[in-house]
Amino acid sequence: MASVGCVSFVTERAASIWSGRDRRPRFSFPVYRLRMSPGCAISKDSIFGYSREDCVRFSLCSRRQVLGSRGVRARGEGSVEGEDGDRLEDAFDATIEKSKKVLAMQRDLLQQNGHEDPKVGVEQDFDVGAASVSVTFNISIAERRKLVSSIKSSIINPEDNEVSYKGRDSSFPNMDLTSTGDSGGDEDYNGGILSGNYVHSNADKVPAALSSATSRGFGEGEKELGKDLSLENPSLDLEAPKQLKDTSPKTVWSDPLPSFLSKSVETASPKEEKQEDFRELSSEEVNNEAAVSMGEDVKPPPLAGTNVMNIILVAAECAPWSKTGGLGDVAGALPKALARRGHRVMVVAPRYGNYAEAQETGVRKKYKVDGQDMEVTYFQAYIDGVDFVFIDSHMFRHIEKNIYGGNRMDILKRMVLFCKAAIEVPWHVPCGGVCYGDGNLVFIANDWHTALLPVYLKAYYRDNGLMQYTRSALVIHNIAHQGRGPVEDFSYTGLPEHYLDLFKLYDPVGGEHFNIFAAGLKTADRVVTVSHGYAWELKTSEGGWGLHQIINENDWKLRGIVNGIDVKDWNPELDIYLESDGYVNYSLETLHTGKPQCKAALQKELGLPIREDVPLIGFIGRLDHQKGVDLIAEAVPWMVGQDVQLVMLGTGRNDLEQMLRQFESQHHDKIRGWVGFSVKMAHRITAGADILLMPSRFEPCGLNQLYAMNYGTIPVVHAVGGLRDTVQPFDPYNESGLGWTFDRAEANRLIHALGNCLLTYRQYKQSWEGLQRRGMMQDLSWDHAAQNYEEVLVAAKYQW
Ligand SMILES: Nc1ncnc2c1ncn2[C@@H]1O[C@H](COP(=O)(O)OP(=O)(O)O[C@H]2O[C@H](CO)[C@@H](O)[C@H](O)[C@H]2O)[C@@H](O)[C@H]1O
Repeated sequence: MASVGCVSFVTERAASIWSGRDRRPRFSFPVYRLRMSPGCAISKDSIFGYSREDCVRFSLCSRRQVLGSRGVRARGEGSVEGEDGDRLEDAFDATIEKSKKVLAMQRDLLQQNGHEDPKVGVEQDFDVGAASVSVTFNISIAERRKLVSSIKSSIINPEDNEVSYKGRDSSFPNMDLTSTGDSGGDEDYNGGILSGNYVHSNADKVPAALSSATSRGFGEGEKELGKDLSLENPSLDLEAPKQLKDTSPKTVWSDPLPSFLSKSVETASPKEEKQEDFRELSSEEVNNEAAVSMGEDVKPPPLAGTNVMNIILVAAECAPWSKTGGLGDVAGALPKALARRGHRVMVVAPRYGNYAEAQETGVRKKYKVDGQDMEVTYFQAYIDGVDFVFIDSHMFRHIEKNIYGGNRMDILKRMVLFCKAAIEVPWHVPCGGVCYGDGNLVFIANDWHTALLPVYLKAYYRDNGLMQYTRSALVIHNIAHQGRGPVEDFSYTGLPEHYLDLFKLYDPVGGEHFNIFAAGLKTADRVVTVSHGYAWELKTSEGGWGLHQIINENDWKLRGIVNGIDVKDWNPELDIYLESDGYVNYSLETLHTGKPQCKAALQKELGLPIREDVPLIGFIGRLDHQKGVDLIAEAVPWMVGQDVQLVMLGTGRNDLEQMLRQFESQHHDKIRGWVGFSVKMAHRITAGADILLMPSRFEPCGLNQLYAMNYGTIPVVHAVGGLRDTVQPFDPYNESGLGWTFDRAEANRLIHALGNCLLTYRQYKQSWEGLQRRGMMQDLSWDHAAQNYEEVLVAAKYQW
């Protein structure tokens, strides 16, 4: 009888396949490793409470995820459900039967070799794609070879794949969404679909985390996998020793364990743990393995752990290429933070102009919009760990200055095309040579412009058995814009009639109408908005702008996550717009000298009197009702009676633009109204001003107050939405807080708050500096928000 409880090492980690000149991750997945020490070999009964059959079954399942997709790719076919699913199940069962026979043979061998007093301890890694099971057999080398080859042949039986996937009809249902590509990318999406289905059909047998292992298209990926395993990269399995080498005996065991194993590990006796720990770290064998695995491709485990997934953020604008406001900033920065957590991340945006960084991929597709075939091409760039894919069409070209311009129909058609083309990017557009595929994939759609994406995901794909493992989250940056129109607009979506109800909304003012945001909110798997305060406001009749009822009904899937900021772009220490014209980079340490220098440079650039003692007040933003510019206008007569300077930067409503110009001409010694969209001036005002005004009537999050605080500029804000969440009011008694807030969007409240702020600026220098420092010392980066997004995406992933 073989001894039980001979576990030497169990770990869970995530791995990435790295390859290519750019050393980028082609795909990521969790890896499990079970190792059994010599002497105890394989128990007759169980490994960690799991039968040996189960262990091999885990391996086989994972293996099949890879093999299955290879089989599919070879045929350009895909399987969805029903008959093919049954065949696949049959094939799987046959494989399990075979493995049982192998196990029986192995049991015989073990008995023959007198394993109670082993002479030979041979370790065998069952390296099976995402899972690696390492087992020590106390048998002769020849017998072992026979055994291993027998097991391997049972796993890699091409016939199984044949049985599983042959005779499959085209996986693409007959939809109006025609895709007539010429890139040869079709195999990739088939692979992705199949892999997902296979995982699902065995979900009760495969540990949940393992089931997320194959998360990509398998076209070139399969080749990459082979290449990486055998030549260029250390194998998946060989990554583990790197961890071992870097890890103290204690930390080996503090590694997070796969949930399905933790119970069993707890039952292992401390003595055994200690003994096996020591063995792991001291053995020559491990050192050798570690040496092999110390290649440059070995990366530390991702922060996301086993939650690593493929994430595609889809937005109508993305900074720095296109930006009209905060959405562009978020689309440019959040994905990088998600990528830093170890996810494979892509941003999809329209290609409004010629972007130097992005290369044409050669992929062409056609999608129907209003009955016409529209051709799109895809451009791609890989920057800061993120794939940026730009969709090119004559509909998007050269409107970067007017992204949301044109009549209602024009905008609607653009967004229909954009969403249709974006949703298939993971099938067709290889990034670093490998498509993302549709397994383990979550889309993040943003605002009404891309709220059609969750709807298409449901209507075109999931309701037709496609993209079964793809999920979507919809982020509300601003509920005031909803993509509304008459009910007839529904025809432009190209959706079957029975989806119309998703879009229909009754409004006391407009009556029954077509509402894209409404449909997106209903169909998305999760809904996020950009602050806690706004999440609450959205559920009220005042804050929900007619969608509050739908939001209340879907409260269970709504979460508020406060935006972060790009701490590379918006950092006074690194800001490229502070490198010239008398401006200077500064930090917390050089605040005393750097900020006054920026203020002087700003005053000079604006042609205002250069005075250090005068408080310089700034405003940056869209000139519209939301931003409360009219409240500032009401307060201007009071302001000009003070010894202050005011600079306002913005574009928007004609009357408000005109008002800015008028203020400047009337109070030329004190006020500047800069009408236009200038990122450079936005940075310079943020650095040079002492105070930033944000009297927004509503503000889902607001980024300018976050930028301001990071630059030691004090915000004065209407306590609403994200402004209330992020600007803690100054408390002079406790010397705490970050700025001034007022609780109603009224000019006199603004004046009151600003008056207190000016008083502190003039008379309480120390308090002022305290406010500046506290603001600058906050961690405003995206990292925390990205972790919260990850939680939301994981919840979406496991939702059925
Ligand atoms: N004239 C100009 N020139 C140069 N730059 C200008 C500019 N006008 C505005 N900007 C820039 O545009 C961005 C505006 O972002 P905000 O978050 O303040 O508001 P916005 O309403 O666009 O975003 C919406 O989405 C974001 C992101 O979720 C939410 O924070 C916000 O509350 C919500 O209304 C900032 O980067 C700002 O500097």
